[in-house]
Amino acid sequence: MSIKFLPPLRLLNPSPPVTRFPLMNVGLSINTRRSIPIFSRVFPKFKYPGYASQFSTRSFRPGPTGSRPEFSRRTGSKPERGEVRTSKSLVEDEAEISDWVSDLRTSSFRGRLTSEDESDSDMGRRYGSKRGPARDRDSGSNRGVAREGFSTKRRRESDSDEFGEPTRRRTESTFGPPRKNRGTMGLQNEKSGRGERDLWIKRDDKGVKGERGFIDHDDEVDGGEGERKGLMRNPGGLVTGEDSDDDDDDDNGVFEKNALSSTGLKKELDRPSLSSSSDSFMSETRFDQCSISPLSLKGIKDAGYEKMTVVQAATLPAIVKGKDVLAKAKTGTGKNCGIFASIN
Ligand SMILES: Nc1ncnc2c1ncn2[C@@H]1O[C@H](COP(=O)(O)OP(=O)(O)OP(=O)(O)O)[C@@H](O)[C@H]1O
Repeated sequence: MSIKFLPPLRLLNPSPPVTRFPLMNVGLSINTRRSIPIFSRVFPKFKYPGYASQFSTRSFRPGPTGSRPEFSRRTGSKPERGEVRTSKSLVEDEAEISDWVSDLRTSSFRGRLTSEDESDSDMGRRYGSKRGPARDRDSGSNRGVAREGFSTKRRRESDSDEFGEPTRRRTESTFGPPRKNRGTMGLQNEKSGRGERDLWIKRDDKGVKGERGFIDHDDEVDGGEGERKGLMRNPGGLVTGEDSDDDDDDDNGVFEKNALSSTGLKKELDRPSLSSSSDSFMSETRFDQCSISPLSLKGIKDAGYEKMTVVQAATLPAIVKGKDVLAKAKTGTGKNCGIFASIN
């Protein structure tokens, strides 16, 4: 059972099975007669006219013996009729087409990878001699060199991506240039006499690992400093300073004043027993100064509380007297405990 291949597929196949027939080696084939017009039909507007004209003007006529056909070209110096020219087998034709297709692929692939700053003359130097109609027939040997050059170029590009200049540029644009006094690392560099810039480049030359180490350390230093500053500003763990919502503080004060004045307890708010420190939410008022039941006082002492918080000191006396109180204070300042402490 014979297997039939489509003609275009056979064209692109570098080693078609028909080449096994010994008759093909002398160039006699019916397929040759068919494949050339098909090629012209498949590529009617051929990008490289040299090839199209080469194939379209090529005629196939029998040789002097009638049994050995040969190719001749109408262009160029015309051979005398009946002269035996160099015969070209189907194998060579197909090899040439296959080379051309692979060249096309290589060129298009390279076109995507090539950077824009590469000049056209460079392109011409690499590929110009192979694209024109006067392409050398034995350019197969040169093609290997061209491919070698292409792969070398790609390798160089990838190398530069990993360790070269573009990496440094990309890194700087991503993370920004090193800032002065950015962290402990920067200070150490200045002490040691080397610029921060030198350290950056040196670490970058080591690769991505060193670069990350620098960034991580820097970020860690920044975060650590921020945390330390926050703790120093607010030893009690309360949200204060820049991070605090000052509006909340003001609201609390106004609300408490209004609430206390409406209940006739404004004196409680103006007591000097309130803590002088604005950072602390503890007051100077002790629980036993308030008329709380002995049982509640015992429980409060057992819990380890001795002094009231500000909101407790402002509200407990009114609560104990049976007044309705509405208070607003920050979370964790003892509102719940104040309510329970007032229960007799
Ligand atoms: N007078 C006090 N002395 C010492 N610690 C207190 C005092 N009052 C409350 N605490 C402690 O403060 C913490 C917060 O108390 P509490 O839960 O009552 O605050 P809160 O303002 O009700 O909080 P939230 O708004 O989240 O409900 C608790 O751990 C509590 O033990």
